[in-house]
Amino acid sequence: MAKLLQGRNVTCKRNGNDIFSELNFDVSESDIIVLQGKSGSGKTTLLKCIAHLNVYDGEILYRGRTAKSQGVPAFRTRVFYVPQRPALLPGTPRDFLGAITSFKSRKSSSKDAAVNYPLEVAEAWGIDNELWDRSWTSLSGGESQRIALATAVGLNTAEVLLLDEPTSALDDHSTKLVEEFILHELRSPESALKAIVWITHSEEQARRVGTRFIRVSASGCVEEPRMPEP
Ligand SMILES: Nc1ncnc2c1ncn2[C@@H]1O[C@H](COP(=O)(O)OP(=O)(O)OP(=O)(O)O)[C@@H](O)[C@H]1O
Repeated sequence: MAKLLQGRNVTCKRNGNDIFSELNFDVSESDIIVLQGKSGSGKTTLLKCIAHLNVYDGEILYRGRTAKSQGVPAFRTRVFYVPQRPALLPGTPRDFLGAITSFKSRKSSSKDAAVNYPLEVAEAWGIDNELWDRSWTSLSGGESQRIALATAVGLNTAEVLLLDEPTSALDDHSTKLVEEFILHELRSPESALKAIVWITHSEEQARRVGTRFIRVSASGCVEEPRMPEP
């Protein structure tokens, strides 16, 4: 399978101390890589480095090229980070969607389709259209998580989704709906989506969705064998 992401000697510091150092990893087509590691080990930091939202040393390549060489906004539509707490975003979900599609629309003739599909995906997950016009801060954790995910999936621009505990605020039923939809998208030839890096603290979810398992710690990242059934 083609390599989508390659990380080489990736080191991230905060206040002079390494959060992690010299991480090496690859992400290939069809991978769903579950990132594991104890709380504070740097999983979110690593996703943000991959999305070019954090400064780091070393090299992260998408299809063999750096984010800067592809243009960071274009890179971020292809390697799309979905935060754990979208409530920290300004404005409304519709503002967020508009901002992303205004970039996409320069490349695509079909802005309406780009805007409508995320709404349809969200509706399938129980999100009424009127919620798109409320401020992020007024939405529940589960509503904002589903809207942010539906945007990422429904725009259909991302080849790699970087999901930061994407269902941590959802009940079991909504979690299964979201998981099944995302796995279906990954397998669908019509979808742009080719791989996912997924942070979860749930071993059950890791088993359901993961194809590869990487444990992050201060000293590096280690690929682990498939998780045994309980
Ligand atoms: N902006 C920041 N300034 C200072 N320290 C930070 C900042 N962001 C993250 N850190 C620190 O970096 C370390 C890694 O944080 P990160 O959020 O990446 O961990 P995590 O593995 O995702 O944790 P969790 O499983 O609890 O979500 C933590 O010690 C955290 O306090």
